[in-house]
Amino acid sequence: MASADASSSGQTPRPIRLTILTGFLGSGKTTLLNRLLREPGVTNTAVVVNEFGEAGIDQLLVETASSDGVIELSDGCLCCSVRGELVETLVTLATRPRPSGDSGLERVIIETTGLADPVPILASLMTHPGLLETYALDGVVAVVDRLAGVQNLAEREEAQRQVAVADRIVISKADLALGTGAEPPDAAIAALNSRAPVIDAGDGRPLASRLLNCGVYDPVSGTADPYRWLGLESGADTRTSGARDHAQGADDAALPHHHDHAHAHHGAVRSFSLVCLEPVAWDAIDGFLDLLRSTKGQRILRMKALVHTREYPERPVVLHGVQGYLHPPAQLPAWPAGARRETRIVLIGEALPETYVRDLFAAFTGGVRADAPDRTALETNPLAVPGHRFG
Ligand SMILES: Nc1nc2c(ncn2[C@@H]2O[C@H](COP(=O)(O)OP(=O)(O)OP(=O)(O)O)[C@@H](O)[C@H]2O)c(=O)[nH]1
Repeated sequence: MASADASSSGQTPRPIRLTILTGFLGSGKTTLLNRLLREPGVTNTAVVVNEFGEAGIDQLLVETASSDGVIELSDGCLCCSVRGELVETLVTLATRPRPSGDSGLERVIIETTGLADPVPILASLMTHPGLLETYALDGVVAVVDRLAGVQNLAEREEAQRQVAVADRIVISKADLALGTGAEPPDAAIAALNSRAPVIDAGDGRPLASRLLNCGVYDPVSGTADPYRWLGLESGADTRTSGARDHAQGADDAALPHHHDHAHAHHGAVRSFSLVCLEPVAWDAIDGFLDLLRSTKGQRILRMKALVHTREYPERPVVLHGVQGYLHPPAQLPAWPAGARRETRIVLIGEALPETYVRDLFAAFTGGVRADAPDRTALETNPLAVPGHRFG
């Protein structure tokens, strides 16, 4: 998709922002979408809906007043049978003639089915050459039902993945939970995703400013905020609330320039971050990502990174990946004011072996392994030649 660099330089047309709206069955996606479309400022927006089962209902439920039209995909699920149709629809939307004087399509919101896995959808959007030129992923918004969320997140893998990869999480139906004593889904959400801001849809405040423009480049302010995009407090202290790695103290002590901050897990879905405080050779990052993707690519639900390279220390590199796919790297013009210059890779994975990933990262970036004596560390190094033993 179009790089932050290109979009800020004015050399290429502004990319169309893509928002994926997901959430388990009946969680309140269409209701939220209608509220968003009614808010001022949400203009030049097309909506793509996808429903599993009886076709046509969501299309009728979405109000078209302020949107650029609602397009309904065929019966079937976006994450499997109608992915190709989604790509074709997006290409058509971007190229269709516009009335003269029209300022152009600015945004497309895709509402997924309640059972959709957002990861293959992201992968499709990230790898199609036609889309890469015209669209930029703005973010994934996941709706969680205040009443049914705890059970859905405990029992349904799709619900877990939707929350795990989200950039923003919205709690719906808080009004229905009042006085019921129903357990709030906060802890289940934090265990899956401690980085995404959690927004109460019923707090009466406008939603658009909180749910849209959560990509690395903010077209409204004209600035890049990679820390907000990574789901971290801006620059200074990047630790987040929510679940934290119980072994963090030990890691920090043993690895003087490799720190581990936020860490959350929920069954097989977990997230953790890799940090390197020294500038890193681009080849080292490239090699690390290549090997990680080829060995564990299918287990990576989402990866976001800000890289402090030796080659361009003044210009951070932004990386975004899904499964084994990596979005073309984009370079920011400069580090945001007050930012700590470091490499930070946020990984959300499913059955992704954290120790292996950490060891691989340390092997490429020159870090020391925390938990193994030197000889064992060498022999079990993920880069070691299979079968080779040191004499
Ligand atoms: N009271 C209340 N009802 C809500 C809220 N959000 C959604 N609903 C209701 O919940 C039901 C399902 O909402 P939808 O917006 O259709 O949910 P959805 O996620 O689009 O549903 P599917 O597309 O079938 O997965 C509807 O009857 C809504 O009116 C809320 O915050 N409060």
